[in-house]
Amino acid sequence: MLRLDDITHSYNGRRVIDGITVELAERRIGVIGANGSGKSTMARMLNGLVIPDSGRVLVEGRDTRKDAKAIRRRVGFVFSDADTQIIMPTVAEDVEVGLRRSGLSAAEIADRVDGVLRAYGLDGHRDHPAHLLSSGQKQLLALASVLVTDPAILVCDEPTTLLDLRNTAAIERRLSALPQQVVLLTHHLHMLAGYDRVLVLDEGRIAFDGAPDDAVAHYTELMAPRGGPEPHA
Ligand SMILES: Nc1ncnc2c1ncn2[C@@H]1O[C@H](COP(=O)(O)OP(=O)(O)OP(=O)(O)O)[C@@H](O)[C@H]1O
Repeated sequence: MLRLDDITHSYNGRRVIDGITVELAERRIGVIGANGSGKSTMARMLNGLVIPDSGRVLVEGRDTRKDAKAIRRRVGFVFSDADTQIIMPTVAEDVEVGLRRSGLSAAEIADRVDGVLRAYGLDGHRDHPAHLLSSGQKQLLALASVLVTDPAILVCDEPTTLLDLRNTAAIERRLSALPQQVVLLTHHLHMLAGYDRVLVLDEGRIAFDGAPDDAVAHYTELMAPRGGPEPHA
């Protein structure tokens, strides 16, 4: 269970999260909205990467302001650019590094790493330099490296932005098969079909909160040109 309690946040004096209160208990939650509407900032608050200027974020009852370290073990975060998340030279090392302080034995760690590499179709690449994988494989590796730590909640910030249709579908399938609660930020609106709940953010506020089709309709309406001048490219 995630709870955001009247949170606000500003960068350089500009309000980017403007009083959001919401409880997120559903298994599949989407977040959509225009570029700059505050989605990533809000998502980063869910695992304590960003602490709100005011208000509080509770994860399973724990406040990110006080318990960010414990919360980061419960909430896995997948970024849109897997390159920023891949930190070790080889594929297997990158999956394994998150378990080094887990208290598991070396044999248990090896087992888990093997299981995840197999599940994500990366077992043939275990000693491969991670940065030489294809974009889709890198995104699968980023997901695998987070999931190997067995988080209770997974937050994915536009995990398919850099991917082609086939790899987008692969990530979509992986996400839908997960037992975890998933919060997915995306501009690929079709990925939200079947989601329990979709939030539409607009200028740091929740402009709509409801079923995927209704949320997409609301977002489409928000994005419709209003007859003013077109923005410059
Ligand atoms: N670390 C930062 N320092 C300064 N400004 C920031 C920082 N992070 C985000 N911002 C600004 O805050 C606003 C909201 O950004 P955010 O990344 O949360 O939006 P978003 O809805 O995720 O956008 P996108 O769809 O483009 O990813 C933007 O104007 C952005 O430039």
